[in-house]
Amino acid sequence: MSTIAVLGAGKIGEALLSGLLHGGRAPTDLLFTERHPERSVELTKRYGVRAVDVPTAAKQADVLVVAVKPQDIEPLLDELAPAITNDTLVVSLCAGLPTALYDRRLPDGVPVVRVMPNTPMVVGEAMSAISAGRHATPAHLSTVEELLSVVGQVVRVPESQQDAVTALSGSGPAYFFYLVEAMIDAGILLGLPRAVAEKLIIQSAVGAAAMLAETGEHPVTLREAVTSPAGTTIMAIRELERHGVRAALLAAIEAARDRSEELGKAHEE
Ligand SMILES: NC(=O)C1=CN([C@@H]2O[C@H](COP(=O)(O)OP(=O)(O)OC[C@H]3O[C@@H](n4cnc5c(N)ncnc54)[C@H](OP(=O)(O)O)[C@@H]3O)[C@@H](O)[C@H]2O)C=CC1
Ligand SMILES: O=C(O)[C@@H]1CCC=N1
Repeated sequence: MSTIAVLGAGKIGEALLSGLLHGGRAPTDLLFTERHPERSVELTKRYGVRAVDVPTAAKQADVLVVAVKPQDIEPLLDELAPAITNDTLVVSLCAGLPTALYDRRLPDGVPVVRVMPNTPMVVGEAMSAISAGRHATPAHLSTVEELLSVVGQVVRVPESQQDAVTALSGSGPAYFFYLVEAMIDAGILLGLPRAVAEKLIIQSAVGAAAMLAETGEHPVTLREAVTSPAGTTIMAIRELERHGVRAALLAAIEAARDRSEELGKAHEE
């Protein structure tokens, strides 16, 4: 079994560690690096996984998963470059960062796969999109696919689509949480106790997601089935349209795509 090291065990790095453990990986097959010793102690206590430094991770792991913020990539690459060999596969989870950045900064031939996952990884329901860098082979892509299929679903996309993917599914869970939060507030406005409003909305979200995933019906068909003539739902839909919610979503996701592109450009030569 290969050894996987997560470089930067923050929100997504921890989600990956916990998802892999949940999926049956042994703690001894996993390593992580962190900047703050107290965070390392906390994670080792929680998961039984060993904290190491970057050179040790590069030496001992077969797969290095880069999960630092894009703004923190340069010092990490400085540490990694002298320590890594072509036998190690680099998997970058960083929004916006192109595989070409790794190709420039790491020794020639190091294989890199760019991935955009999302946080439902913690419950085995991630959506991850993967793209091969210049030196990554089909076998490397299969390795990453196998690794991530333990924590959710995986699709292959051309790297040119990764900024759009980041805006859709990378950030996507946040949009749903935002919507749920606003709908719970609406319940409060209507005078429901918070606990009741939360239960009503969260189970409605779970049910709607299950229908989308399991019936194979188009979202429009599913919405139409809820929308009775001269009923309650159409009154709500009219308000959503009047307030431009559809246009707001298009603009929001376009802004997220632009930000992903910008994060990548910040590291251009
Ligand atoms: N959160 C999400 O939903 C998703 C995030 N991503 C991507 O994953 C990456 C991480 O995001 P996220 O988990 O949210 O961010 P976090 O800030 O939560 O995690 C990054 C962690 O890495 C640590 N770190 C920074 N530099 C180093 C270093 N040189 N060595 C070791 N550890 C280091 C940070 O420490 P410190 O606290 O000091 O900064 C932090 O704990 C980003 O590039 C993001 O684009 C991708 C998909 C989804
Ligand atoms: O907000 C971000 O930049 C990261 C990338 C996708 C989700 N979270």
